[in-house]
Amino acid sequence: RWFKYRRILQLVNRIKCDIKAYPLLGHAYLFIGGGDSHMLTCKRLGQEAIKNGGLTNLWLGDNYFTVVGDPVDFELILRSSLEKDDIMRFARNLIGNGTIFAPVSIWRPRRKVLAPTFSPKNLNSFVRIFSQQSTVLAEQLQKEAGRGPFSLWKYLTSYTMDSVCETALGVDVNAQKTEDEPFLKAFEKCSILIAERMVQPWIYADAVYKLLPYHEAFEKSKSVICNFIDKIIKSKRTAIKENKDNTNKKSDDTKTFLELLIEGSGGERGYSDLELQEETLVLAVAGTDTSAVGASFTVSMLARYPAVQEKVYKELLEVFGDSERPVTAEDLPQLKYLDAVVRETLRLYPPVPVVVGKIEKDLELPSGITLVPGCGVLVHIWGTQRNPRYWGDDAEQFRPERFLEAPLQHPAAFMAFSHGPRNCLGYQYAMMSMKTALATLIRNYRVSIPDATKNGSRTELKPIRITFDVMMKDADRFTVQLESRRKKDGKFR
Ligand code: HEM
Repeated sequence: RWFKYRRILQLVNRIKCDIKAYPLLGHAYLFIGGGDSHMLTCKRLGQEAIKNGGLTNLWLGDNYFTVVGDPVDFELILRSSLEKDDIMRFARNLIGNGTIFAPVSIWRPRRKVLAPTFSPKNLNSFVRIFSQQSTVLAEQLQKEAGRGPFSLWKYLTSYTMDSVCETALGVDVNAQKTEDEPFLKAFEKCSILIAERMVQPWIYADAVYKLLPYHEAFEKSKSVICNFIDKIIKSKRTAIKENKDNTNKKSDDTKTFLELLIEGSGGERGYSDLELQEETLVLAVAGTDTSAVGASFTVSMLARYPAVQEKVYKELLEVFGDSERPVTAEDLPQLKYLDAVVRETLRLYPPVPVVVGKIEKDLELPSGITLVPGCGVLVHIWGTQRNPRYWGDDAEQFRPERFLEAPLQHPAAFMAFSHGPRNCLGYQYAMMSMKTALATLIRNYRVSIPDATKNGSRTELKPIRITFDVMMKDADRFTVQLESRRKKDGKFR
């Protein structure tokens, strides 16, 4: 152990970091103060890595991480080091051995079962659900149109929760129409508690954590989530057994992730109820807030850049005319500019700004630095996607056209969905869900930001204040204002 630690210290000495670390605390003091401090520290680490050629150091107590901000390095790292760092055990307290944070020996067979459920055929069949839920979203937003500033966040997080629950479990939890939906609330609570624990090494030990009120709050919320999913799994199993499962079967034979997982893992002799619970929880954890954050930031950007919004609207008119028909799977590939807008937003505001891994055997990077077993790696998605080396001098500018003009400078330069064998399985699902919701929203409403002040012909924009709990979010909860695009006779303006 001492030998291992000595090698880590040798590595630390080879990597530059001008951010002060204190004995026992390391850099953990920088995270005190909640989401805003998490994000400031996250940005600072990204800038420090870029300044130092792509690498810097991070200590959380005596846990060491190499921070990586260059795609050349992390392509290599994400290809060869598949294990998650121990810090992810706090997320495993909720989702057990579910695919996303499981040890490699469990992750490998689970990914094999989960990956085929995201086939193009299944994804295309889900668009009908995204479309129905987007219509509910547009209806719900009617009460905000023309009424001044409001937070978009609760609308989009309820949209993604309804969509994920319906595609994963076959139930409409109706979060969009229910105030304080208990599943959604419990879910949010658990996520925040997990994120807080990760950056506070003084509450890592279970013996300490159990004495704190957070533990009870976590367990309470966890049981709300697990009981809810468990009930659905049991009734689905019974229905399959009795072969009278017509209730959740959609007219066009859409199969839910739960049904696909039962089938794909071997039916009766396949996954246990616990395994099914873990895998469906993964979909909720990985798929709800991520897409809601991505879609909300995209709406914020459309509000801030009216010319981009009008270009998106023009594209929508080309595809839909002024009809009110719902979005279909065939429409989505035609929305190329909207696609570029979403990608450009995810480049500047990746919902998951960092991912964490663990080095298991010596790994020499092109710079000659060798990462050593036992060290954690913090792959800095935020920093990488703003690295001028790969995005040019206008890396900080919002310019969707860059995704239509030229191929990426490096295949991993855009990595909002991570990269390599453990990348996001829901990449296409998320793009389709977000594009369906955004297309529906922009067809119906013109969106603007409340505090834009006109300075001659220029609109002055207040910078977005970012916070980071489990996801990266707008600290002002995506405040925008809407104006209906329809005239009184129902026709579009
Ligand atoms: C904008 C939306 C999304 C973003 C930005 C995103 C991003 C990511 C990232 C960065 C990872 C890697 C996490 C890590 O290694 O710690 C990941 C993994 C994953 N995501 Fe997504 N995700 C999104 C939406 C979704 C959706 C909608 C689903 C499913 C419905 C999903 C399912 C998964 C799964 C299953 C994994 C684990 C893959 C594995 O470990 O093999 N994601 N996602």
